[in-house]
Amino acid sequence: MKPKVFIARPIPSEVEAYIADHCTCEKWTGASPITRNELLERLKDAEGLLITGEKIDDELLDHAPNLKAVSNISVGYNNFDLDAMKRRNIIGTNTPDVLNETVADLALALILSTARRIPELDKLVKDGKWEDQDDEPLFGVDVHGKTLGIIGMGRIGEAIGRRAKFGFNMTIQYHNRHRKPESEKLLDADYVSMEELLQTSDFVLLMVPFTEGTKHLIGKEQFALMKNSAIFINTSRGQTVDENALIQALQNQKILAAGLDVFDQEPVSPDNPLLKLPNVVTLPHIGSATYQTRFDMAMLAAKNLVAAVTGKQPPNIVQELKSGIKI
Ligand SMILES: NC(=O)C1=CN([C@@H]2O[C@H](COP(=O)(O)OP(=O)(O)OC[C@H]3O[C@@H](n4cnc5c(N)ncnc54)[C@H](O)[C@@H]3O)[C@@H](O)[C@H]2O)C=CC1
Ligand SMILES: O=C(O)C(=O)CO
Repeated sequence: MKPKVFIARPIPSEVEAYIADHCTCEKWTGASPITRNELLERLKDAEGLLITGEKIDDELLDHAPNLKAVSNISVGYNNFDLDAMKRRNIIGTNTPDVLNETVADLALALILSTARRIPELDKLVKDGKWEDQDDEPLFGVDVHGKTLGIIGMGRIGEAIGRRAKFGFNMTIQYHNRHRKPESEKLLDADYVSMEELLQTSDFVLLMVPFTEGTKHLIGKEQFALMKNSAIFINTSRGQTVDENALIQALQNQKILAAGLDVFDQEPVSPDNPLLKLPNVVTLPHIGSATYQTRFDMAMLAAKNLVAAVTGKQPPNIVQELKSGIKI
């Protein structure tokens, strides 16, 4: 008998066909994303679950007595309650690497958009307000030759560093949990303390995972250390930044601008003050969202899922759940 799996997110038909070759599939077909309650109701028989960021905790696992594996279609897995999953020997997987270059492209887009004020000026032209391009109020700041400080020199951080170094001749410095000699060599990058990075970078870019250790990693104290001309970019998770402190820093011109792909609450509330500030460029958590990369992520997540529920070693079990899992 094929193992039963529940697919909670829309995935390409080719990916679904791959899963169906190995498993009996049920899937969410609603027009809007599955709600928590609807998800809990669908898990009674499921041995495997394919999701993107839905919370996996004791309550959900109580509704899923046969569950063996949860496959995230994302590299971040801050939605996993790792202790709850460990206690029940649930295999948890993610989709590293296949999205590195795509997310890095978007980070560069945010750097360029904030520095050269692309959305603001696009609006000005479309509103018929283009009078004189030599008008100083339209000027931006340079990206090339400036210093980029990357907090979180992981897979994606390094891909961003490559673009900045070799495309824009930027000086790269970074702060990370551990030194990365191979990134230092590749990017001619300096490993610096968090304090030094904040004080000396023209662009401060956050690319850490969201964990207990990175909650509000950047707050009032950290914005106070940044240059008044600094541009802050967050492509990690919204919760790594104290959003109120960010709003204050922007409103008080403590920093120049911010480019944000992620927010504390997503979708962001239309009342969030960040959306009213002209020096903030916002995106709807879209870093990995190209057709090709989302396909590759879904296929990798499917391979993880199928392997886990058919007793094979999935390629991408998340680090914290690797030990103790019996395949
Ligand atoms: N905006 C978007 O659409 C996307 C966001 N992400 C986010 O980016 C994160 C990073 O992804 P990867 O580069 O694949 O992960 P990774 O694990 O390769 O890199 C993360 C790096 O952060 C470092 N780090 C962890 N805690 C730190 C701390 N307190 N201070 C300094 N450095 C610290 C780690 O040592 C590691 O080198 C994901 O966990 C996810 O949350 C990932 C993909 C798309
Ligand atoms: O993969 C992730 O962690 C994302 O945020 C979306 O791709």
